[in-house]
Amino acid sequence: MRPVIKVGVFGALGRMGSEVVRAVEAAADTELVAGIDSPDEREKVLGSDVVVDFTHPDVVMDNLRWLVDHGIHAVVGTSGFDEAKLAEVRRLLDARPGVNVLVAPNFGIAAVLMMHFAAKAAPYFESAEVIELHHPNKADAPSGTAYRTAELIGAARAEAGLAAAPDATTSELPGARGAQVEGVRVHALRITGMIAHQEVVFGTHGETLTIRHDSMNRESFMPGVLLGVRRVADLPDRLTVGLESLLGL
Ligand SMILES: NC(=O)c1ccc[n+]([C@@H]2O[C@H](COP(=O)([O-])OP(=O)(O)OC[C@H]3O[C@@H](n4cnc5c(N)ncnc54)[C@H](O)[C@@H]3O)[C@@H](O)[C@H]2O)c1
Ligand SMILES: O=C(O)C1=N[C@H](C(=O)O)CCC1
Repeated sequence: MRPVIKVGVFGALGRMGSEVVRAVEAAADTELVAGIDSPDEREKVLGSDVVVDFTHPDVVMDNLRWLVDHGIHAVVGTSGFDEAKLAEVRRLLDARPGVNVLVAPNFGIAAVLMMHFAAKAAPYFESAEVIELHHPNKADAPSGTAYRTAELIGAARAEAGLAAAPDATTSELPGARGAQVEGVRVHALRITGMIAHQEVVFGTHGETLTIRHDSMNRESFMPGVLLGVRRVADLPDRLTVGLESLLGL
């Protein structure tokens, strides 16, 4: 039998962190060392095998630096990871052998499938745009999931040699056509009553395809978070981005 995994939680009083605390306490193979909600309390998670971070894009790098320095594996759900931030994580890990980091833009299994299917569909359509819809308390836009989806679609389009998506717009109220990520338009909606949702809309001549994902509650992210907690120490790469490889995709 595998030993119980000792887990710390950063952001423990937040919407996601509080759900993670519940999930870690409920699982038979994990044990909560401490849940903290301020960097001043970090020492409380010493002794953890893994720390789960759901905090804020502005503080997550500082948290990661501390975790890597202290030899603790990290499972990161906090959004805002572009290539520059990921490169910084790789540099941190190079200096500290034996620590692994998993950064997942979305821990929802269905959300991971949505991103995977979107990347598969991308080469077959002239047009592709992403619409993400979230609760209005979200700090960042576009969502990490939308950013990652657009990156995947952009890469698949480039590999397939597709030209830029057709768009005759010459007069535009700033923002009306969304932000561009790797040449893919991304639109962010903030709507009371919603949690986390995304549509990827593809179009070609005479046919469109819409792939939609909905997280109806924050419990939906927990199977993915626990999968990350269970696997992070044994992942083949020091930095893993996304749950795809853990799901065999
Ligand atoms: N990857 C995913 O599946 C997924 C799912 C939902 C949310 N998120 C992301 O997770 C992050 C948190 O979302 P949320 O809705 O829970 O936010 P939230 O504001 O409800 O919670 C964040 C908590 O972190 C605390 N905090 C801030 N700085 C801290 C620090 N340095 N150390 C410890 N705690 C600190 C805050 O006090 C707050 O309680 C966001 O970036 C969000 O986009 C990711
Ligand atoms: O509620 C949030 O905030 C979410 N953030 C992640 C993102 O930015 O993609 C995942 C979905 C929920």
